[in-house]
Amino acid sequence: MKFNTQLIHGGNSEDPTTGAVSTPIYRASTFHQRKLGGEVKWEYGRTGNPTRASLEKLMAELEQGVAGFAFASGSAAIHAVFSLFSAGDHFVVGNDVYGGTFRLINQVLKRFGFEFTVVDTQNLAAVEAAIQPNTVAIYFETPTNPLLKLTDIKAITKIAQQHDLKTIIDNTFATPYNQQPLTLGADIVVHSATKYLGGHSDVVAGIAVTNKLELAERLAFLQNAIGSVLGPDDSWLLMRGIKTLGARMRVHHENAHAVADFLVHDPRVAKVLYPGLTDFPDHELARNQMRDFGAMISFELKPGLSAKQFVESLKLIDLAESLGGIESLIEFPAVMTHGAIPREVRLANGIKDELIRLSVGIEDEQDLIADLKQGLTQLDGEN
Ligand SMILES: Cc1ncc(COP(=O)(O)O)c(C=O)c1O
Ligand SMILES: N[C@@H](CCSC[C@H](N)C(=O)O)C(=O)O
Repeated sequence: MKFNTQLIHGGNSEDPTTGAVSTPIYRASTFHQRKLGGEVKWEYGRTGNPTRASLEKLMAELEQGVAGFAFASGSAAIHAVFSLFSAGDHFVVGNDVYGGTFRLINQVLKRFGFEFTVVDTQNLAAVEAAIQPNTVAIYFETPTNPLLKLTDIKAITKIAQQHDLKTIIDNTFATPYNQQPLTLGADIVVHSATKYLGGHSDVVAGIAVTNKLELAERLAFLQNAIGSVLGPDDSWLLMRGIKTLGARMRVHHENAHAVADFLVHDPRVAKVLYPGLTDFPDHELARNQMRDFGAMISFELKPGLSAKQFVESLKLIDLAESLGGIESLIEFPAVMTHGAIPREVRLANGIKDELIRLSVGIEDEQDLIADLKQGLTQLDGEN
């Protein structure tokens, strides 16, 4: 089955009990056990729920893994994945990860004895050099949030395999529509499903998928033991969103190409980061590794122009944290999504104070460009 068909007919596309073509929402915290100690498929809502299981099966198929796990948020999924490991284990982590992941690593996991070396995963020699005798995994995003940097997944998984390490990839920005890291050698994929998978800015959710049975068994145990599971209503919302992922991504991409092209040609814009631009440093890698270039664009205005005034002047595009929804959102990583990263670390990693990040939605591209244009025009005469 092709990916776009799988989005709609994958998982349990039909309810086995009633034949309903939309998976029902099983709002049940517990299930009747007919016999004491007998085999039961469903016992307790945290351990397993038929609606959540349907979503998990679908996500495993879409990422080409053996099992999927749905969590209460992307951060909960990432936390559960790190819980596979133990105090004293060392991780090589990409230097441009979501601010909340950076916070989880530095302010939570380190307190439990986990060790981290943060490197630019585009630099394969630096990744090799960071590996220590106690290294257990390499963790990164591609494309990254918010600088849209790409890492060569095959090259990293080759290094990981040579050193017997796991590769864990946050596939939130690409989605399985654009890339399936497990097919390129990764062991675990995580998602903030709050973003493109949900697609409508109405659900907070996380997903982890693995292609290794042994990891799947341990993740199932951890999901139940830690308990940060996704509820049945949100599982249903996510499945509903996923059905249109392909259709949405095609419009997201079309709009993003047009918006990036507009920004590149505006005299008030200093720099545009978008993997679809032919002069973007990772353009060739994006061409080879991804189906399309995604719909996230980061950019900087010319010195002297107020990025704050610009984002506040937009009328259609909302100033808000998050991305991947049908509506376009704009934000300042330094004070919003990546505010948890200390300023000196953030600047060293290339996230300037006035960097602007735009999540291009699926509105009419002419309206989006008109809004950006009116915001930029208001800056004329300001410097
Ligand atoms: C790339 C990435 N990974 C993980 C997360 C965490 O996801 P959530 O907000 O669903 O916890 C986010 C955003 O929050 C993100 O942008
Ligand atoms: N204030 C939140 C930050 C949410 S960021 C959401 C998303 N990952 C994005 O990049 O837009 C927090 O502190 O967790």
